[in-house]
Amino acid sequence: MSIKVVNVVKQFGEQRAVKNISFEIDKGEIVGFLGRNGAGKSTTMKMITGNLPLTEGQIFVNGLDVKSELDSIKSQIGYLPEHNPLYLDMYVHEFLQFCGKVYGIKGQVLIARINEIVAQCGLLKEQNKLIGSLSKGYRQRVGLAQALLHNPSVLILDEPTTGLDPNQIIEIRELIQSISKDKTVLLSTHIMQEVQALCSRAIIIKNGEIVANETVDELTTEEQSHTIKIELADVADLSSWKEKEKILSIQKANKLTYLIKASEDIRKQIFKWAGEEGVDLVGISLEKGSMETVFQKLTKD
Ligand SMILES: Nc1ncnc2c1ncn2[C@@H]1O[C@H](COP(=O)(O)OP(=O)(O)OP(=O)(O)O)[C@@H](O)[C@H]1O
Repeated sequence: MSIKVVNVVKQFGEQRAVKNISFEIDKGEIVGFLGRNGAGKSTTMKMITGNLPLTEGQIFVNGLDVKSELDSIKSQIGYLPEHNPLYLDMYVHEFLQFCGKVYGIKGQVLIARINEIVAQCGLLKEQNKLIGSLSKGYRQRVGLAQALLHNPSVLILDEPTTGLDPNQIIEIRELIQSISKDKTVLLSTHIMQEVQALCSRAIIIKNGEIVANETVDELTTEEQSHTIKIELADVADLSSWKEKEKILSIQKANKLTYLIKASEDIRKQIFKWAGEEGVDLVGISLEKGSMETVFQKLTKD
């Protein structure tokens, strides 16, 4: 288990921002951390990285307790905080040297590592520029480079693509995908497509409580688990099927495709009815919902 969060609470004065949450993330997983503004994502991420003390509970990273073994943990975690705080008056190379020293990497080893990470993060042309002169997308690459410099096994990325243009979003997403191989990643985002593109699982937090912790497939299938798409080889009249048990509605998507809403998964019965009535079925599948709908449903007040 790379990350284990056990009954964690965070209290800010009167406000209980994180309320007794627990979850685990296995080695090699990329997990999306979702929730509306103020739900508690950044607070949880700060506690995992040891940047904020826990009020109650325990967090383990690679089996080490954040409360008592923070120094060892810091070398195993790469963290890209929200708003990516960078020294704008430093040059990219200079900043990465500074970060490397903080991690205790020095001399030729550090230079070799910076060269490697600069190439990996697509910063070759920008490495001698001032950070303040870089576009937002390139600043994000610098943020990722500092998070990766010490080759951590766990990455905590707080809204890594927020504020980027659509092309930059795709570039950063591809970069995350390529750097995440063999790493455990917890990534917060408000972009649902990102979760579908990058994450195997999503943890959804609402008002400091976990309301879902499932694979993206499970979440989206459940959402519309009773909408069945059928494709026919020939035109057929299915209007009488509206009267069949468990069918709620039938919608014609095009000449040969229908969407059947039912009170449960009735694919087996549909096969049977098609056989009995000579309807030539060439395709049948459960429709998936979108992560947007799932998110709205799970986080609305
Ligand atoms: N240092 C702090 N002092 C007091 N309250 C805080 C502090 N940090 C966060 N909070 C509060 O805790 C709650 C959760 O904040 P958090 O930043 O974790 O939300 P979030 O899910 O990351 O939101 P966003 O998507 O807007 O970044 C908010 O109500 C916030 O105001």
